[in-house]
Amino acid sequence: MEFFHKAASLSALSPSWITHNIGLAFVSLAVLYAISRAIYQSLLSPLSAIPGPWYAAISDFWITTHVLRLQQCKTNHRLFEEYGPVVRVGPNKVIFKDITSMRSIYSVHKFDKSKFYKSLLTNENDHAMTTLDHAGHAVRRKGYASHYTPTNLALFQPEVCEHTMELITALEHVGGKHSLDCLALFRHHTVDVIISSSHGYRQGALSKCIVGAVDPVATAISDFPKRGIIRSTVPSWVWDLICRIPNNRWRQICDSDKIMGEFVGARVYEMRAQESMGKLGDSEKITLLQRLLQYKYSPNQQMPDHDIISEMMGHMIAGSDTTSNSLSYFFWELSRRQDIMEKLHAELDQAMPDRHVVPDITILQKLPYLNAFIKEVSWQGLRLYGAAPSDLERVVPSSIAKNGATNEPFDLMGYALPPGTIVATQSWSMHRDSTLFPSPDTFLPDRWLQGPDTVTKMSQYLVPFGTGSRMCGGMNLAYLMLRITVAAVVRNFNIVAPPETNERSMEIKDAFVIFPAAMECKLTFHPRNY
Ligand code: HEM
Repeated sequence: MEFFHKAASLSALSPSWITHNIGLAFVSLAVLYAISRAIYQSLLSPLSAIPGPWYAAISDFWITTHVLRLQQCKTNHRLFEEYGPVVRVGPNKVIFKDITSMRSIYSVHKFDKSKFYKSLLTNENDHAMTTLDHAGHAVRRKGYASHYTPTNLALFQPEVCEHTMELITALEHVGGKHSLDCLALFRHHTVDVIISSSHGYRQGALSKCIVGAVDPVATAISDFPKRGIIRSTVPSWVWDLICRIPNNRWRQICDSDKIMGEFVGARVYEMRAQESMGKLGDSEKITLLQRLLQYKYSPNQQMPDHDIISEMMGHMIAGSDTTSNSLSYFFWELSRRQDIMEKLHAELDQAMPDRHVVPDITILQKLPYLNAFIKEVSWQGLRLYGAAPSDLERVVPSSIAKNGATNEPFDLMGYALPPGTIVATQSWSMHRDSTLFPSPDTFLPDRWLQGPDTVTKMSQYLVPFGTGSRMCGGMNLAYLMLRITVAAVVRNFNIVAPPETNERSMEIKDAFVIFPAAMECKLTFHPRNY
């Protein structure tokens, strides 16, 4: 009998029995861990008092699905409507919609950025936008900031006008015979403007686009954010696998960083060569690239070429699709609003007697209706179509107390947030606050022609270019391009949307930068009868 018992227990300890039970133990432990983590996150974590959906509190999975569905802004906006101005959207992430907290986080305490921005590294290296810490960023910003002052940009106004007239000529050539995809058209236009003002180089992207040819740099610039979003949401081994998919279009997206890096690298090399031959001269009009070549991090440390290349790439990416996608939405909105187009025509016919000569920017800045239009959709506004309306993530630091105390929680509208918490606001929701902007989803330039008190109040909520020390570095160049392009195109054309461009095709999707659901915006530009 005893013999049979021993035999039975030995067979129970067979290798398959052991493997099976170890597996079971691991699974049970993992389930136990997940349950205790979920209980901790939803009931015991310092963030558990903050309103929000329970499933968002226990895992980042839910919000990530909305990021991947390109609907982060709308999802956050719905959460604000349901839960109020502070919402927990992840185990460690809180979003808010409040002007005082916004100032405190972005302008007063200048919190460092979150790791999300590392998905936008260029040339596998930092540039101003991706430098997380405040001190490191200040050094980067000092190098480029003077390029974008209004006085310096005024020197580049002739280039902006010249490229804009090239656009007008191309549209005249088509003569309204068929529609054109504005996303592509304006992207190539802004790429030309940015490259000529920052590198002093004629890329000719628009002329390639007009004849249906591909401009590899413009394509790479537009692919880069797609690359960034995939990179930031999948583990690095998945990214490595994705990059091996044998499909040309995929490879283009994966290689977008390399293509831009090679382009900028070649410009750096050329300019260094010209510099060494003394061919650069000492004109007061110097490009961004020249400025960075002369920039020193400290009296003994020149800005290295590697950093210059990344910085230049960062500006090309930050400035192109943002400006061109906003322009596409502006013109689509105009195509639906003949009343607005007529008011603009009347104003511009007077201000721009020669339809092929753009007046000086100082004159354009003074045109009341053009500016109300731009405010509703662009400049301080870019209210409805601000190109980067998503979360601008920051991290609660270990110390904000003046007495140097560390690990103090940060008070966000009555909620104590421990150091390390990710906090963010999104201009999408600030711009659609119905208490300030009645009928928030209606495009209404006239709201900006109300009394000064109302306009000042509305302006405080408008943050399409971000706010504080990390605010958009190229904002003045963006205005310049927006004002000149809108003035020149509207002065010369009536804009009409074909049936395929409609509410559905133009539904806003967001991948940090907004774009239409159809990934195109076809419009017809009919030359005006004179
Ligand atoms: C309509 C057009 C534009 C919009 C809506 C826009 C929006 C923004 C926003 C919201 C940020 C802040 C990101 C953050 O805090 O995380 C930003 C940063 C930046 N933008 Fe723009 N941008 C536009 C055009 C441009 C242009 C034309 C350029 C230059 C060619 C540019 C260069 C930059 C740079 C360099 C930064 C990083 C600033 C820093 O951290 O020092 N942007 N932009």
